Amino acid sequence: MPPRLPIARVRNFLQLGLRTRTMSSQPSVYVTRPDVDASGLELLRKSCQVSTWSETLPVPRAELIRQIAGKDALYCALTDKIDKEVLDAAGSQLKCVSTISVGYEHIDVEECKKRGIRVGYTPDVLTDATAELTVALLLATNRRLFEANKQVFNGGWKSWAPMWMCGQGLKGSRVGLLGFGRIGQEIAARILPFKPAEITYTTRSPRPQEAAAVNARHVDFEEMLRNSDFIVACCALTPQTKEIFNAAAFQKMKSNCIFINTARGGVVDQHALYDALKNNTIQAAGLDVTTPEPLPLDDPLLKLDNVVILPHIGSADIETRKEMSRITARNILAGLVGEKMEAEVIL
Ligand SMILES: O=CC(=O)O
Repeated sequence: MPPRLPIARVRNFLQLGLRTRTMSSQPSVYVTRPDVDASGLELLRKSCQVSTWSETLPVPRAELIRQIAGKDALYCALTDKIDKEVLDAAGSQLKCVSTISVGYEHIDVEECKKRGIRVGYTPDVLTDATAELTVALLLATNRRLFEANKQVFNGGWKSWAPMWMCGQGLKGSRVGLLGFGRIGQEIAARILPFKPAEITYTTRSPRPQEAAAVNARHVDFEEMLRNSDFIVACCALTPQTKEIFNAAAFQKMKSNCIFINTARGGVVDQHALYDALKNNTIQAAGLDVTTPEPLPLDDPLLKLDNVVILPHIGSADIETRKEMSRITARNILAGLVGEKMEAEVIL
């Protein structure tokens, strides 16, 4: 982990007038979520003028465009699309954008690069929480926890029955991971104690050292689709992975396959997933991410029993979210004074 930025140093730098600004015109930061953990906002308030959107729902785009004008830094979330229009509205003084997320596909990083705007994000800190949630979702899906829980309330639970609510165990199964970065590796490490027959991973280039630590084997996408009992999407959303799980991919999966997605809704063609679940082309799916988010209440996926859907809570562990708030703030403080950010997107 990169060394923490000495906050006192940044504060002194800003406050002792090493900048051309005066105290009354401290750098200005716009924060798009008022409900991020206060510890991050407090860090910013020590040396910056902080204004925040006031509601818990995402800031409307027109308001973001209005508020960002003249700001030195932006503290945003994955619900905010930071594109050319927003950057134009900000003005040339904008020095950095820092998102409270590991994913940054909502930020036009090419536009940022052109303008010399630095981009901070929050990898690493959320790896364990996201891996934990992935395993929780996998277990909830393969052991049919939500379906079973419903039976307790709706009278479906008449008696213990030998084959009722049975699911497919991880033991002896083949688990395929699309993506083998920090999160993928931690998912593999957590699955290993469930004694799968094999863990495979699909990435552009093999990562033998990391794979050896979890007994994972590199396979191509085709092999992963055809041989896995569980497929977990834990990759970034890129032009290469966009809707990689399409009708053709679901057709290749085994009929007992359980598909888990804690990456991004965009890696899946959701209509194709619906068809695959409805027609039992695959057995079940567990999704922490969908397109769109939130999923409309009349979405056909919500009518199926063989899908578990969570509202994008991968990193929603209290300590994790608190630290994400602080890292987002520290990234901004570093960006404002031209120091190395704690976690910076390489542009
Ligand atoms: O999905 C969550 C994140 O990118 O942090």
